[in-house]
Amino acid sequence: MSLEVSPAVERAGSVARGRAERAGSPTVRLSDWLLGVLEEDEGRPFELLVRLGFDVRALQRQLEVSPPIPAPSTDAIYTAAKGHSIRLRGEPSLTTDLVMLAVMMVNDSFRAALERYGIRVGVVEHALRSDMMAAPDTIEQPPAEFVAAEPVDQSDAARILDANLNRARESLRVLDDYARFSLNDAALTEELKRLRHRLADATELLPPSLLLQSRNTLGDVGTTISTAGEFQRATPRQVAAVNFKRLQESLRSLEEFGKLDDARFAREVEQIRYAAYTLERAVLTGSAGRERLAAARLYVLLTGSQCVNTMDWTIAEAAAGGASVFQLREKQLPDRELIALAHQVRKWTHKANALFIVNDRPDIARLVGADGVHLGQDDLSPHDARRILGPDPLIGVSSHSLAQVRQAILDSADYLGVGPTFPSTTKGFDQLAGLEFVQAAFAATTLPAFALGGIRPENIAEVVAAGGNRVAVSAVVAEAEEPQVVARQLFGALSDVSSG
Ligand SMILES: Cc1ncc(COP(=O)(O)OP(=O)(O)O)c(N)n1
Ligand SMILES: Cc1nc(C(=O)O)sc1CCOP(=O)(O)O
Ligand SMILES: [Mg+2]
Repeated sequence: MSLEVSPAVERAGSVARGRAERAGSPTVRLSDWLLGVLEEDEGRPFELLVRLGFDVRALQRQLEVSPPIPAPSTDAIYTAAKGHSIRLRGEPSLTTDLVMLAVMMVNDSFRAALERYGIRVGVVEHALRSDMMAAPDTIEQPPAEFVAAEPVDQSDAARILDANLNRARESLRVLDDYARFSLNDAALTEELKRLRHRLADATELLPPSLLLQSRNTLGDVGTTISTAGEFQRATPRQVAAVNFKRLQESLRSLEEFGKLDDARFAREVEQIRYAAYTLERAVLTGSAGRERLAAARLYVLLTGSQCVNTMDWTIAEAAAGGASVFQLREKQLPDRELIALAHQVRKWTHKANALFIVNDRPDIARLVGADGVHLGQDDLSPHDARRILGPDPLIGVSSHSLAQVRQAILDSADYLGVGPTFPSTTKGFDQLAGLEFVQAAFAATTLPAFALGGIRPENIAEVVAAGGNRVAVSAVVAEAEEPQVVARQLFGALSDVSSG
């Protein structure tokens, strides 16, 4: 059985599955589900628990370390949520707050644990019942928060909707121009187009006559008011930043005034606004990587045991040959040895005037003042790493498919690893993404991306022919008697390629 669910419910499910996967859990746990529905601070479940006076942050911390209790299948959770909906409101709808209730009630031990964490499930259930009592009848009926308290002047509300739809569309056009012409980025341009289409689809939910009748620009005093600041922008990025704010403000207004006309429109606009926040982060923070890695072409991954010479000499030589980013990739060292070595590499890379990235470990990166961290698909998420690192350090993300490229961009990665390109002696892979993926990934985005996996002076021309303009290597430099010579050959092959 497959049930149709809202985007918010879908997102909660995918957050839950992602959490389980990252934790290496064979099944999704009830805590994953609850953290999934509570992921968005402005979501209905989060707001409901806050409204009931529960400490949601404390609950989230407890859930992160709670004993694992396997969740039933996704369909079983949705069916239970629908059951609660029928029981509480007499019709089978599937919203995130009902999914939360289903998750809270499905297992006695889990419910008992929640009670110990201070969440009184009966109170949540009662609140959901009262919320819904205020909005009787069918799914078409908006719940209390979406019902206008008094009769309203429809033409006023419609004029507000019309003006804000225009503002939102205009902002999206400006942002589209920034992604297309300034960032030159196909993936971000595509995401913005998706948002434009979602807004257009949402607009269809409004009665067409409403907006047409109300268009009355001459009567809009706002068109003649401008501030000095409105005509001052220092950079294209600032233009984008201002337009993201304008987009979000107009979406917020659409959401609020949309509640007067159609609850489904208001809810969809709310989701579009969340998507706009995600894109804002991706578009604006991605530029840290674009700026700091603009000149970087050659990136070297270093493991002590792989270096035929000392690591400090290898760094100095490779840097003299053109390498400007070094990653400490130690998979076996005990933490105390790792951090001692990382402190050393920090000094050596400073001396070489190169960036220093720590593989896998944002905690170590932060403790030694590295320039960033590199994360694979099974490592901490970029979001969690950012919580450890703070706003400035770079976060690189490995990608092995276009879907992972897209997700990494939305997760605000500062740069990408793209591979494996060729068979590697450093790391074994079941599947080779190959040159085809390199070509697709470099065409999809202008975020700095480093092709890697078995790249050497003998095959780098193939990477360049596929559109690769940056590479990361390990064995070929670490095992070289003359790392400077090898680095120079690789760097030379890349230095004529445009930076993208
Ligand atoms: C620049 C760069 N790209 C990709 C990787 C691989 O990271 P990951 O998939 O996490 O694998 P490990 O290196 O951790 O084994 C990387 N390290 N650097
Ligand atoms: C660690 C690693 N990750 C890869 C990926 O494709 O994600 S390829 C790779 C190994 C890179 O080393 P070498 O240049 O010696 O093959
Ligand atoms: Mg890793």
